[in-house]
Amino acid sequence: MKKQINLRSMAAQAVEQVIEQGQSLSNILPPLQQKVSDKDKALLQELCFGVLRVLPQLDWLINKLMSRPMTGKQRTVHYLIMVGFYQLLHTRIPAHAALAETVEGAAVIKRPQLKGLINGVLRQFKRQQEELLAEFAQSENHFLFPKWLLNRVQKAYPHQWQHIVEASNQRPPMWLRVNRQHNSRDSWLTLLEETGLQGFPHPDYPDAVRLASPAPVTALPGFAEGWVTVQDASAQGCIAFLTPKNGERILDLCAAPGGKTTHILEAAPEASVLAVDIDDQRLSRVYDNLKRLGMKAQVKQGDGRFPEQWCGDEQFDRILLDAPCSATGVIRRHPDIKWLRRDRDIPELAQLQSEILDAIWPHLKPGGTLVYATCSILPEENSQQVAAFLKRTTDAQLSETGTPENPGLQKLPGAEEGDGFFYAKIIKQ
Ligand SMILES: C[S@@+](CC[C@H](N)C(=O)[O-])C[C@H]1O[C@@H](n2cnc3c(N)ncnc32)[C@H](O)[C@@H]1O
Repeated sequence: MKKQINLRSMAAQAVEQVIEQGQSLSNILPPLQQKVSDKDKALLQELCFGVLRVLPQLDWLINKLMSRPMTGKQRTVHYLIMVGFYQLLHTRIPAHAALAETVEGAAVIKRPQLKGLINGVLRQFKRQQEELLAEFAQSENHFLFPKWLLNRVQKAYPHQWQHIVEASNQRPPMWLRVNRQHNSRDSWLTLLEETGLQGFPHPDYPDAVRLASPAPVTALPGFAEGWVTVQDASAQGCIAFLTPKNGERILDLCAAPGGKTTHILEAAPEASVLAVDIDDQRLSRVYDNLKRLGMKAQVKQGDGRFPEQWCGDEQFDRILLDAPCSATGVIRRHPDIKWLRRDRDIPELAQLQSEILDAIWPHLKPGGTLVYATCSILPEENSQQVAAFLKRTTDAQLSETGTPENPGLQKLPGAEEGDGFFYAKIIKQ
């Protein structure tokens, strides 16, 4: 018998794995999407991302409308009800279809006895929707952020925190990077327009284009041929500071999946690039990206804290260190980050970043450039990290990006802008 597909129960199980088992949505979702049609892929993604984006609201509603929490083997139904609320509140799916499909989801996960309960809770919500939402708007959860992270963002940005939180809870724009080895950005934009899509150039980053609304990559002119790559505008800023040149030896450390490795090679096709990452599985995506773009780089698995193990005593002209970080600048792209990260991760990550910085510094040639980058918005990983490094490293000099007391350039997420990102450019004397 053919296995029944029900997108609502699939989404509920995926969200359950994120919340209860600490798994990342980017690992869980792709294999699930392989099981459904192209049209359903987008809806499955919308349900999973959406529920995680507004999770505290959905949790709050369940607590209001149910006398006992669902535990043990019934726990998936808790998430299924969330998927139901999400559709009624945040999508244009007609209420009758949302209800019917969600209730049917209970049968698919072998809890048919709970169909009546799900139906009852969702219908009660519909009846009391306005009062409930008004009450939620007054609750302390309405920022849709975990308390520890809200505290950190409020402390770091006393005047901007509300804007940051709002931007982080929005759907992100789709940014592309035009490979100017193939087309100028303007001529690619003309090709894009001919397909009926619209894009806007970034004012500062010469390769970056924002699509008026997200589109499948297959609709983009020359995607398979490597004319264009999906990459956030702020991530593209790294190469503006690294300024790679042909003939140079360049280390891209913490390189997977290779978004910046390929950008380096677009800017300097004759550079000799070594891309290193600790994670073998993620490294396989570096090979995929190089292949699609028809580029060559040396790729190695290695730990940034122990460079002698993978590059001996080699020194590089330029080093890009796109450090492992809290990813708090890209929450709008990865809403699961809000629920996967813990407060205690921040000092642990800061420690790892400083160990990698100290270990890699001797591998930069005198006169060479190191760009330290993160997709974090937290000062502990960014300005404070670099300030401490500059203080203890006598031959390191900050360039272009800030002052030694407040080093780096901090980008915050914005509706029509790039993600939250940090760069510091450091020259070796
Ligand atoms: C922000 S991501 C890199 C994104 C990549 N630069 C790009 O543009 O596509 C950080 C990477 O650091 C890697 N990483 C974490 N700890 C590491 C370590 N100790 N040494 C080397 N890489 C590490 C992770 O596997 C992850 O791929």
